[in-house]
Amino acid sequence: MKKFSILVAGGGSTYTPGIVLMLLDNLDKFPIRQIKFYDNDKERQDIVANACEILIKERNPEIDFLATTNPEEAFTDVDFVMAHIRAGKYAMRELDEKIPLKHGVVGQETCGPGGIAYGMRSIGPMIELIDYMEKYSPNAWMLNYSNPAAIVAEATRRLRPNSKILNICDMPIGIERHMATILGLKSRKDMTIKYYGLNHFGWWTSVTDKEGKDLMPKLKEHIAQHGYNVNLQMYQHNDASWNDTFMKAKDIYAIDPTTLPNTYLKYYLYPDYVVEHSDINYSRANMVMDGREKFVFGECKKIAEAGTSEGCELHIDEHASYIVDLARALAYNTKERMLLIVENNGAIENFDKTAMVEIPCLVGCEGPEPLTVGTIPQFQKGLMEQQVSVEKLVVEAWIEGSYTKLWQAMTISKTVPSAKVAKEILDDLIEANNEFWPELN
Ligand SMILES: NC(=O)c1ccc[n+]([C@@H]2O[C@H](COP(=O)([O-])OP(=O)(O)OC[C@H]3O[C@@H](n4cnc5c(N)ncnc54)[C@H](O)[C@@H]3O)[C@@H](O)[C@H]2O)c1
Ligand SMILES: O=P(O)(O)OC[C@H]1O[C@H](O[C@H]2[C@H](O)[C@@H](O)[C@@H](O)O[C@@H]2CO)[C@H](O)[C@@H](O)[C@@H]1O
Ligand SMILES: [Mn+2]
Repeated sequence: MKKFSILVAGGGSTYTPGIVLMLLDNLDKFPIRQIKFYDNDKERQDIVANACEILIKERNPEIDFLATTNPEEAFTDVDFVMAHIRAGKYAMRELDEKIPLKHGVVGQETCGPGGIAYGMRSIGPMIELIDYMEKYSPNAWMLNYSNPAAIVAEATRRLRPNSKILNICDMPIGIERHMATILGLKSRKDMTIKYYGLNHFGWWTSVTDKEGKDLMPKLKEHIAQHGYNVNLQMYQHNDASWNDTFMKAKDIYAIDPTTLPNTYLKYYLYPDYVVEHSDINYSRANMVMDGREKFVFGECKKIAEAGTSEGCELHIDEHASYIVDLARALAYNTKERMLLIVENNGAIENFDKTAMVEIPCLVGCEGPEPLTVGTIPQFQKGLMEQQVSVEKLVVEAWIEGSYTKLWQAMTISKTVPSAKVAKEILDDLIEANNEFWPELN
């Protein structure tokens, strides 16, 4: 059986140790001969790499390991690039959140002005990663979950239309785990779902069991009262901010009780609520730096100092096994049904053919085959047309260096009240992103 060579791009990510442990736990399904890390911040990556080298040696000494900041070393002899970079790191995420909030607007990592700013920073680095992969390992696939995935996907569609990149998000997977718990099922894989939308902007239209029994009524009953809140022991989701997000799904559901919503819609449908419940002095970036980053990096340092992972509290990110499912589908032509961000191309009949939409696909060795969605209702169509215009205008602004297009993108965002406020936020973001954005004229 062929053993694969994996490159983790963004080796210094807080998600890296959990993903490495997950890969090591799935070697029977997905054999690996080499794991490499690539990052453009050596110091940050080394913290994670020094620990992961020990984790790998302890669990499977036959797997070669290398951490590097050299693109040629990193991208040569690779089958899959698992990409989770954060252009500008948490320091810039904090500004993405706090600058809009200063103007009374939603400050969020991937939604509204913050997502636009992050998108403008991410396009160049993501294209660079694709180019390295195509130069040094032209047969490899990139499995990308770097955000903002919607803008990254549109940018790669425009700038590298033939590249072997698949964009995927774990939010629907996370929500489906909650659904399975609500339904008393062992696994989200016991359900068959229909879903459509844009990334961080979509709806479930059907959830059935494997015999085809409709599970929507039971889910609706729960969600109408508790949103997606359940008693679920998940490492990532035991903080107050996530609980609030899952609870708010109750109000998102209320406006269209025919579907079940993605939690991210709260930023677009209840921006006033979100702003009222935000703290400009302590945003989500601060929580993540004080929480996940401190914990993961602290554990990594302990492992490196002790030379052993004994007693370490890092855990397998079982949830991330969707990445193995995707790699396996490509490697072994499994035709697994997965939600991916792909070009619409008629799958949603009454929607822009060129839009990057999040829909079910069958994944095999030639890539994804999107499944037909059909026509969507006016409510969803209207919202999606507005949001997809934001995403397309951001990419056009980046390509053309156009201030006007970026101002238009900001103005169209449902989270922004007027062109005046859009301009004020934009001007502040331009100053803050001086080091990362192309010059705009
Ligand atoms: N698609 C999804 O559903 C999903 C889920 C979780 C996280 N994410 C994304 O994963 C990414 C990582 O998240 P995190 O919180 O662990 O961030 P992080 O800041 O801890 O890690 C990101 C790493 O990327 C590196 N990096 C930045 N620019 C780079 C470049 N040009 N080349 C190489 N490396 C670069 C940084 O130095 C850092 O080590 C983010 O984009 C986040 O939004 C996506
Ligand atoms: O605020 P953060 O950095 O904690 O999370 C932002 C990310 O949120 C989603 O990912 C969730 C995922 O849905 C969940 O199941 C679990 O793995 O935690 C992740 C975050 O910790 C979202 O899909 C990502 O795109 C965001 O980056
Ligand atoms: Mn996501």
